[in-house]
Amino acid sequence: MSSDAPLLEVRNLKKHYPITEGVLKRQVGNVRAVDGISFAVERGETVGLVGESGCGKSTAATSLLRLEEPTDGEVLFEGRDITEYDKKELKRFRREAQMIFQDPTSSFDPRMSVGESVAEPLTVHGMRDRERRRRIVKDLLERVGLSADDIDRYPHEFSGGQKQRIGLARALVLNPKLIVADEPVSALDVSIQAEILSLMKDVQTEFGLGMLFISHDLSVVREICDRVAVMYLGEIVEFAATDELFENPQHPYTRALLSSIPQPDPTKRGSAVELSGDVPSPSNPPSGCRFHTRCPEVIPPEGYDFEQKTWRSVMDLRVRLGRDGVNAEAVREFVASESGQEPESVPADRVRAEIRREFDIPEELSDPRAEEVLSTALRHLANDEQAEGRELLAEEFETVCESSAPELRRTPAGHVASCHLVSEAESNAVSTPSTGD
Ligand SMILES: Nc1ncnc2c1ncn2[C@@H]1O[C@H](COP(=O)(O)OP(=O)(O)OP(=O)(O)O)[C@@H](O)[C@H]1O
Repeated sequence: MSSDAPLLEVRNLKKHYPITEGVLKRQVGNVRAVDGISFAVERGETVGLVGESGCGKSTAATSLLRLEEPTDGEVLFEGRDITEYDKKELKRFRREAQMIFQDPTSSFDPRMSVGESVAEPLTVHGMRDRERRRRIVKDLLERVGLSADDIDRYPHEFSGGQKQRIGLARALVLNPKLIVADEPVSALDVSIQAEILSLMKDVQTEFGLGMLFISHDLSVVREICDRVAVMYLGEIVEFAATDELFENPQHPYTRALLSSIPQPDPTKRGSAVELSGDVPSPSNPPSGCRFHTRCPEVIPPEGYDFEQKTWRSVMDLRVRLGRDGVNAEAVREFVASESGQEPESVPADRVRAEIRREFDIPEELSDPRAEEVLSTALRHLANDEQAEGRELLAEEFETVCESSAPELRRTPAGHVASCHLVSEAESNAVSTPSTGD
């Protein structure tokens, strides 16, 4: 064990779930829930892991605690790889690294008193002296803002916020070095959230804990984290000191997440960046930069002059063609029903115009060469020649964002992010982002 080593260091961690088919459970693919993430948590530090639902945060937490076996990568705890721990070492690790879950209600056995629940880990780890267990629990209940007299009460007698306090007491009872908190305040009222966050901060300082704090909510993360890793579709796309991330976000995904935080001060309100579509499936992530199918700043193809918003709209059409396709017949029927015509008598140019309208593409692109490509592709689509239209657009309008995956790079702002816009500014790839800022 090295005392210089970070408390926790995650290197290229992957967790893939097999997708199986049929009675023989033949494996037909993988859900790449976590797909090569690296970061570190120092002693006494809180690192946030943020991203939309489904981007792999919870899987990262359970894999790095070895609650489920990682597919690949290393997790070093005080310099030693936990994936190589034997039974005894794993038991010690289970004491030193604790997890707090989102739903305080389901994390307690309703038949056990608070004292029994909080003391359970002590019992499991061999503390036989009942009186000593009760003393420890009473002390902890007071430290988390409850009363020592609460020890013999039952979970249903407490509010959500109080239950999360009890959850915290239980996580602390074995004197851990690391806490992994998965959305610990998301189920609570906003007014209670602030209290619990402040308690977690106090406890963390008092106990000198390292903490991995998982949340989809950037405003919560801002309250408590020293550094923040932003996750998208199984990957970390930006990692920075919290202030730095909020003041100088480098990745378009981070910027989009930040713009959607409600801003109480009207003078500071910007317009929320709208992301197109849903998070794609991690079983078949997009090529290149995984965010390119939704990125508002996706780089236009070389040789054409696009206005950014229009380019995004054209990309939305391309994404749709790649996934579900565009059903020209349905468009024709829609136009017919709107105009009171028979579908057969709807002219092809109306179908093309409707496709443009649906994707918010202008009637005519300002670059005549780009317009020529697009109108040819739309002609194919209106004639039900999907593949031709899709391929023409893919060939002519290829963006670097889909053809090549950006590496995590140190940005001019000093932290790391993976975006072609950033790598153009500075070509300084970092091999491991674990030092973050
Ligand atoms: N046991 C499993 N088998 C197959 N796929 C899984 C399994 N667990 C999670 N996934 C998938 O892995 C991806 C990541 O899920 P995960 O729960 O880690 O995301 P998350 O960011 O924590 O989201 P949320 O906040 O909604 O929990 C999702 O697409 C999810 O459906």
